[in-house]
Parts: sequence; C-alpha cells; structure tokens
Amino acid sequence: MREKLFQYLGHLLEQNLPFLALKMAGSSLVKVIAQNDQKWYKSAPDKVAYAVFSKFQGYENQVYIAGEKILSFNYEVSTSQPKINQSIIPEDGKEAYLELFEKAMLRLQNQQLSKVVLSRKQEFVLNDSDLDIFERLLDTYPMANGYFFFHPQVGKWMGATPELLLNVQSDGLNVAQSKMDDLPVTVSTMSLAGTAVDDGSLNHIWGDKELEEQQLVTDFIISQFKESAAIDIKQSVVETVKAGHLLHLRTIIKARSTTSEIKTLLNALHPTPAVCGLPRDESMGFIVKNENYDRSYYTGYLGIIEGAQHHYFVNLRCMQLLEKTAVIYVGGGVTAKSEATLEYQETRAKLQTMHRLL
Ligand SMILES: C=C(O[C@H]1C=CC=C(C(=O)O)[C@@H]1O)C(=O)O
Repeated sequence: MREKLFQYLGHLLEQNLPFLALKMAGSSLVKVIAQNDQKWYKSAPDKVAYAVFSKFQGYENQVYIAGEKILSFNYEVSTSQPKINQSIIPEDGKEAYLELFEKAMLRLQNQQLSKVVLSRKQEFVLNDSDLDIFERLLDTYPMANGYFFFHPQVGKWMGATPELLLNVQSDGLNVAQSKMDDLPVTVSTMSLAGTAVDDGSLNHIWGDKELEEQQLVTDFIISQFKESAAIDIKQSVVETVKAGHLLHLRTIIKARSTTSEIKTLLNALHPTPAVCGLPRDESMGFIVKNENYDRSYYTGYLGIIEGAQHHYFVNLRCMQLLEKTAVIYVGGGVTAKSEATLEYQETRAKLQTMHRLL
C-alpha cells in the first residue's frame, strides 16, 4: 500500500491536482482528499467531504479542497530506522529574533500582553524529492499528525503537527444522517504549550514559565468553549507528551455542542494562545507589526471534514516546499518570565523536527 500511496500522490502532483494527504497521530491510514480539477475553492464546497488549509491570519486565502476523490491507504510505519539528517543547523536570524524578543518583553513587562508567540523562518536546500521527504516524515513521526498539502496556486506544505485544534464526532450517527444541521456532537481540543528537549528521563520537571503559559492556553480554551455555548465541558489532568525529540505540556478538553455551532467554535478557538498570545487581538497586532515576515499558513490550520466528523490540526512543525529549498517555520510562547537565549534555542530545537527529514 505504501508504494500505491506514493504512486498516487506522484500522479496528482504530475497532473497539478490539489490534494491533502493526512495520517492522523497513531493511525495506520493515510487519507487523501483530492480534486479532479485545479479550481481554488475559497469557501466550503458543496460536498459531504472536503479538506481545508487556512492561514494564520485572515480568511481571504482559505483553501478548500473538494472531496472529488477520497482514498485511504494502509500505511505500516517502516520498522527500519529512517535516514535522519544530522547536520548542524546554521545560525540564521538570531539577531532579528533577539530584537523581536526585546520589543515583546517591553509589552510583557508593562502588562499590555501576558503571553505572545514569537516566530521566525529559516530556509534550507532540498536534496530529495518531496515524496521521499514525506515518506520519511510518516516513518519518523508516527505519533504526529503528518500531512502533505498541494495546490497549484498556493504551493506545497508538509508537516508533523502534535496539536489538535478541534475534533468533532457525531454522537453515534452515521455520515449520511449527518447532513442535517443541529446534530449533537462531541467536540475535543487540546491545550498544548511549554517545550523541553526530551532527554529520555521519564519525569521532566517543568518550570513555572512553562506551567503558567500552558495554563493560560487551557483557561482561554475553556472560556471560549463557554462563550460558544458548548456544554458538559471537561478537562484532563495536565500531562507531559512527546512530540518527536521534544516534550510538551498537554490538557485535553472535551465538551458537547451541535453541528451548527462548529464554525463558531473553530473561530472562537483559532488562533489560540499556543500560536498567538493573550490578549488575543493585542498579540495578533504585535505579531503582524513586529515579526517582519508573513507567517502564511504556519500557525494556521488544516483539516478534513466528512459529514459531521471534523478533524482540524494547528499547522506546526511544518515547512513550505519550494523548487529547490524548504522554508521551515518555528515559534514559541514568550511571557515576562522568559529568557531571550533560551527562547531562541527553543526555536532552534523546533527547527530540527523538519530539518531531520531534509
Ligand atoms: C508555536 C509552536 O509551538 C507551540 C506548540 C507547543 C509548544 C509551544 C511552546 O512551548 O511555545 C508553542 O505554543 C511551534 O512549534 O512553532
């Protein structure tokens, strides 16, 4: 099935046909939603199934892929260790990052902001084909949500994101019935923040900065759920989870809602303080004015919608594939307790997730 998947994706690329291929965390299926033509749908197509690829900011460049061809491929993760690029990542953009950090720190110290996510990008030469890289991505990160997105007018993106934005499951109804509005559904999301490099010790001790920044995300999600009329809101304990060579703090949050409220919920959640900051509008303003580059689809979201089943993920640990280079996007949450060089090192550690595949 592995060969069939790559043959099929190769065919779609050759024909310039838009697709989203997604393997959800821990699953052994790669789902491919593809179109029969090159049309760019900027709003949800009139199909039971479709995919979405959304920017961090603004909705005018939203990409929907009509589910004209929907295929699932069994994917057994390779038992042999995939090749990993271990070359050292050159320093690039450190000064600009530190300058940005200083500006953010002024706003954090005078309490205009309580958290802001600062990001940057770095470009690397490509030595392999896109499909070879995607195969390595799926084998290297079986517990991530691995995806490959292509649209001839938008480009190619790939990632292995650990972060669920919103999962919607209809309460025991099948897809055909789920065309109806107002079905009761179970919604879940996660508060994911705080980063450490995994040193193999099972019990990482987190600092106050990480515990607080993750709590801010949890509180934000719960308050947005409440405002969006979700009921039965429940949260898990805070856990330490692995994402490749990194560790994060995570809380799972579940609630009940209705299908007609999904769009409201999605807009209420995105962008969470895991990718933007708090207060949200002020952080967004700070990012847009000061980051000095366009995040584009990084920290936006991607998703697959099939009737009343929706799966949306935050577009993190990702890269944009150009003709001869890959642009990797990384960021991290900064609070008044942050230290500049540690935050910069964190962005370097996050670069490795994609860099290892190149
Ligand atoms: C913004 C990113 O990560 C987010 C998700 C988990 C942990 C994060 C952190 O520790 O700052 C970030 O909020 C990124 O990977 O580019």
